[in-house]
Amino acid sequence: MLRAFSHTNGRCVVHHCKCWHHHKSVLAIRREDVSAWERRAPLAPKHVKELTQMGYKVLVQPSNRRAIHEKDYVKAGGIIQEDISEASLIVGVKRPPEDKLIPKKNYAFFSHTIKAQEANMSLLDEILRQEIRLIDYEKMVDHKGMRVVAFGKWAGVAGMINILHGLGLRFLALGHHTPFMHIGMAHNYRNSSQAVQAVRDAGYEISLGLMPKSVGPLTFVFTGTGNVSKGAQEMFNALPCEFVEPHDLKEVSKSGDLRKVYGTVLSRHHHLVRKRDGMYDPADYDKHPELYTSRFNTDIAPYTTCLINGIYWEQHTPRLLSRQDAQKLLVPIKSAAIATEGCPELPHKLLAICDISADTGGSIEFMTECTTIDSPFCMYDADQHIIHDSVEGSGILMCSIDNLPAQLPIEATEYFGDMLFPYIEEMLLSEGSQPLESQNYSSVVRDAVIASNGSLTAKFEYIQKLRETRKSSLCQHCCSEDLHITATSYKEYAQSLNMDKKKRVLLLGSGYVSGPVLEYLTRDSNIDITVASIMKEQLEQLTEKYNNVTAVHMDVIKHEENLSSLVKKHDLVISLLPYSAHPLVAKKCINNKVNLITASYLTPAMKELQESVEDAGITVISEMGLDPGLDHMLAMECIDKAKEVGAMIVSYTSFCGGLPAPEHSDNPLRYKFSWSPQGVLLNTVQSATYLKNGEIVNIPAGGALLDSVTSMDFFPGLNLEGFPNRDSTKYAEPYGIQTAHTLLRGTLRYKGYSKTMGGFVKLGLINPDPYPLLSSTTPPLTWKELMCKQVGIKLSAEYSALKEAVFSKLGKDESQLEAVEWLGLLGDEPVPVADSIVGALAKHMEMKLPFGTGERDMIIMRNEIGLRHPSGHLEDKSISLVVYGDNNGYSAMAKTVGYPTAIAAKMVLDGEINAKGMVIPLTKNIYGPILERVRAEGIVYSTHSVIKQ
Ligand SMILES: NC(=O)c1ccc[n+]([C@@H]2O[C@H](COP(=O)([O-])OP(=O)(O)OC[C@H]3O[C@@H](n4cnc5c(N)ncnc54)[C@H](O)[C@@H]3O)[C@@H](O)[C@H]2O)c1
Ligand SMILES: N[C@@H](CCCCN[C@@H](CCC(=O)O)C(=O)O)C(=O)O
Repeated sequence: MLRAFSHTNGRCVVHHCKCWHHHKSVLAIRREDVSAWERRAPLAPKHVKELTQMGYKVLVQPSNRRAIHEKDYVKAGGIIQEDISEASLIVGVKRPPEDKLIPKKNYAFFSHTIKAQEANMSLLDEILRQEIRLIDYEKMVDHKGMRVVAFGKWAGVAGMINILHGLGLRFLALGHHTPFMHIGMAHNYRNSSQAVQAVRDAGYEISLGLMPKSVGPLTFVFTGTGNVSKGAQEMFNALPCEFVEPHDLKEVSKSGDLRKVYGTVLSRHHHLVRKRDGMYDPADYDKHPELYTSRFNTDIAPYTTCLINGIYWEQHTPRLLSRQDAQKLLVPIKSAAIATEGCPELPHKLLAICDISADTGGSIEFMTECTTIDSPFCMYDADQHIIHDSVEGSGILMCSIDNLPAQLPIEATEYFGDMLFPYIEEMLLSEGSQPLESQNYSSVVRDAVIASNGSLTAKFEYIQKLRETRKSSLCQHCCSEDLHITATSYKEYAQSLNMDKKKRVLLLGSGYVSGPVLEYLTRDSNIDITVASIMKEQLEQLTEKYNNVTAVHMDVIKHEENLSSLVKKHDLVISLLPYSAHPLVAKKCINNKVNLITASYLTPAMKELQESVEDAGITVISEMGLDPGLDHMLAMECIDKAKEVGAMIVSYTSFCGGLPAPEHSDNPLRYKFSWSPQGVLLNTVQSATYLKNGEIVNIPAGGALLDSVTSMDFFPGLNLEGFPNRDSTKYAEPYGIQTAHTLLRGTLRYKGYSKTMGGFVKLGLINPDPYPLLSSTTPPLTWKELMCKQVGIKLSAEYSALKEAVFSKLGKDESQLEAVEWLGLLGDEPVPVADSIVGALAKHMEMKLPFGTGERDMIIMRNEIGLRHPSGHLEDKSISLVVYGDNNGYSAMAKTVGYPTAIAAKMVLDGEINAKGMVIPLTKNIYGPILERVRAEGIVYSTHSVIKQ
């Protein structure tokens, strides 16, 4: 057989001659036999005619269901014949039943196998067993990745007709006869021209002013700019419509002309904004859709009567509407219209949604089930969060049919066939039984071959892996063959499928730094989160803002059994409890083989569990916050790079402080709490060890480190001091910097903090020992009484006597006494109930040192790394991280702790981090992606370098 191919625009054109065709070049159009509504065919008579004129034999399986009559195919030269076994290519719209497959043939149809959809896996098995070559229309894409064959436009056309019909019914249920009552369902029309006529007639009545005045102006919003949206707009154009810009929607929805309807086409830039700065950057959005949110709920939906949704939703892209949005939108509107009992107002503005995209749980979060051609409408009652099968009652009318083009089968067939036809001949000329490599396919067809010669093609081998790993929990999104959309690469597809699996995360603690963790993880709707905390109000305030979050009010220490059963139900635990609670949590994770992440130091109590963690085969990540956390990651990035060029690390210092922004450092401590107050206080009495110019320096516990405070002048504009933080030397080995003569990690404060804190230490207030007198069962003490006890005088002592005794205990330090008085520690306020004195002081100070409304915090981190290059040159590298809290948003501390924690959690869930055992973030595979992703959250650092002789 002689063939000459040329390629234009990626398409393969076959130059043919009747006499060249092999006798096997027979095409068969099979009968659609899976769905009762499937009246389409992949090719229309006009395509058959061209093929037969080219000398090919075209068989058409008889079908009374097919909308285009058999005699039209016969007229085009087709042969109506049941037996299609002589065909080399068999085409259909949807899948054939397994028992009708014929071995070693070429088949083309929408297979719905590429997500390893369970319902079609036995078909795929049969295809492989029978060595069939399967070409899937959904995977036929051009060089830009756009699908080349799809029914999109007809989904839009049919969807628009249906929703106009639905609006007629809904208006009627609300007490209004409208011209929409004369529009039927799309499949009631012979073709779209007939439907256009009906829509025009309704439009004519609208233009005569026959819409009830009390319903006010009607607005239709079209999302998406593809063929779906265009098809819907085409039908909408048959109404007396005026298209307005999105920003005019509010105005026309209130005072528009009742003799027309208004339309708005919404593109991404109209409603997507970056969470960080409210901007829209298309290139950035393509890379990081998760950083964006949609303003549709606030800027558009309140002024929309009917939404026609034609956007394809993917994981991580912002939703248009959530359940909470729907709740807010279903509130009565106050319109200018005069309403009476017989002429009521609408219950709310947003009446109907036609979700043509039909992505269940997608951009319209509460569209959880598609409707059908038989039962096209349902009502979503946001308050009750239920869907009911009627057009009556309260809620939003929803129409989300996923096989819309089947309602207009004749035009859909012609449209689809026009797109498919250019590829038919190359498919037809190939031999299903020959090796795939020997076939002369264009890239469009070759890349759409899912199976051939008994195996999955390389690009689709992932389907088998998916089947093995995700057998039961696949996300079975609705079919998307009717939309002109493309999945990204196969790898990404497989990855996204892995992400589709519902994951369950248990977050323990709802304190200062938990917010961004929830914010980040809830961007992925496939993550369900349980938050458990002992503080009810704090827990409720935190969780009410997010979707897919369940709050559990409990004491996890007192109710170990409950903790255990909670842990068991989750795939990952994030503990943001006080660090003393982590070992208990870790034990529960070990017993239940559940991974764990904390932002806390890998303490000896945690390290003790190393072996059990390894035996359990789980991942326990510690030190995944700011300090510890980002400090390690920034250090390791620099150290690894230095080592790559052969440099040696000669010194390392890292100082970090969570502080009030300078303008809010307005108290004797120059400090306000942005993380666990008790943790802050206890850090002042820790021991510390560090290496300075080759010498180990040990500072004992009990407050001595406050005396070793030094001035910090790397940011001379800030009045900073620093003191050592815990044992710095233990990082020499894990950092791989045993060569360093100086190794010091420290804490930053504004000058004056250490001195003032030193006073509390002297008074024995930073004492974590149990103190039963402060329990809830004993009579409350006042601060004055407690201080009398601390300085060893009678509880009934005069204020002046107490003050004198305290002054003396403070070594006559006036500034320390002033701070004690300022905090009211000599007064009659009750001491909060607590387990220890430091616990009570933490609670008290938390009340006295809050961030006021509009006040913000600040993070300063400065890493300095001295290097010696192989040339002998010394280099001083510095890395500076300065982050401010958002006014009335997340604090800098919450962001810099919560985001690394959340990103790591996501990486564990997605299998991106799979190291087992006790892990801290020192390796490139962990710090690389995390640093990149925190930058995208606005946590940006700068580096500086000075080369010395
Ligand atoms: N690595 C870092 O840079 C970094 C920074 C800040 C905080 N942290 C650590 O992160 C963790 C969280 O910090 P935070 O500032 O949000 O602390 P926080 O004190 O504000 O919050 C602790 C939370 O734990 C809850 N909780 C305490 N005891 C409980 C119990 N028995 N049962 C149930 N819930 C209980 C509290 O209700 C609270 O919601 C702490 O361990 C802290 O030390 C690390
Ligand atoms: N050192 C800085 C930043 C501290 C961030 C909190 N880190 C905690 C971690 C405690 C833990 O949970 O293990 C700390 O105590 O340093 C400052 O004090 O301002």
